[in-house]
Amino acid sequence: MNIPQSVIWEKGAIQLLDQRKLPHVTEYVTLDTVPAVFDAIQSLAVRGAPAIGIAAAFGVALSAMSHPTGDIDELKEQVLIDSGYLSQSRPTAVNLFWALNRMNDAVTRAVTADELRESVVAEALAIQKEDEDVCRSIGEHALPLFKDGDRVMTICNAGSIATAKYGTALAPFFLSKERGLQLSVFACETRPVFQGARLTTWELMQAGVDVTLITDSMAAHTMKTKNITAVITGADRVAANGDSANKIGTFGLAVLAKSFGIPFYIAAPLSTFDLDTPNGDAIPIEERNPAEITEVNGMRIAPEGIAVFNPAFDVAPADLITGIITEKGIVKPNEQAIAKLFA
Ligand SMILES: CSC[C@H]1O[C@H](OP(=O)(O)O)[C@H](O)[C@@H]1O
Repeated sequence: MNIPQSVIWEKGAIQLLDQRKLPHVTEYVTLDTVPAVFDAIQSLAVRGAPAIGIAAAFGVALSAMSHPTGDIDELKEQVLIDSGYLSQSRPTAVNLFWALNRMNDAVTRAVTADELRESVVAEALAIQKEDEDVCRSIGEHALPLFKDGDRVMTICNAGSIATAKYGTALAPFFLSKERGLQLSVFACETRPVFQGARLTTWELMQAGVDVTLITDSMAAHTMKTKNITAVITGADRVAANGDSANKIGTFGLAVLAKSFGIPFYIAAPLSTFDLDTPNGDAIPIEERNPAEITEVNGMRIAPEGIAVFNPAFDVAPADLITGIITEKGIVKPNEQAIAKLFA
């Protein structure tokens, strides 16, 4: 089974699958500078909370290799400045800050310049390998939620290319093929940049998973007429009380799932939880370029001068979430249960 990876560390540089060009062009580009990593994250060449964190982590490794000084204090200062720059690339996915904090700790612990350069590469590779193991574990915990013939809706792309490998929300579907379980996925196209239409369909079709594409506006009618048995999505930040930020449109699916009496699951690694964010109202919601809405493939579809509101995320409140699937198991979306994950 072909399960693609979007971020590969090779010969001291990042080989990045440019997700903006999928599904028609499968192109890996080489990133070997911090600004190139920043631009790749901000432009969604690399996207998906864990993948953003992994790319930024390798960005810190590139920083350490780009400053030739042998003075450890000077090198630490320069690399931490670059890390701070990378932290400004996107505001919502907490994995970016979680990964950079881990990298900053590795920088701070280093005693010599050579040790710093070695340790940041090792730490970034460790973050990537851990995420791959975590995502497979999320898939293992998610799979028993589904039975043969189930029809599951998802939005955006929380697949292998949004993580180190396997994905979060899509992980059970990849594993279902290995286990002979027949699941059908209904993928919302995910306006405005079509992560569902371009990426989720591409990943699942390559893996031989049954997938049907719908527009976001078809979600309610599809739940009503296609016997959807569950909804599963990824997350970009889970607040301490279980409120979960994810791609715009997720909140609406949670409301619809409640209305239709079907379970709504969030799949997220512990690296996506942020105990310092008390609830969903405190999660920063990225607003992106209006052109993402007024243009499709560079062709303008809305009148010049139209006002645009383009929030990239919304928040599913904890009371609409059936369970949050993590590498440690499925947790109820409440403060006590979440706190136990980190105890
Ligand atoms: C496995 S995290 C995937 C998560 O990230 C996506 O956002 P974006 O495409 O803007 O990076 C989306 O919210 C997915 O659910």
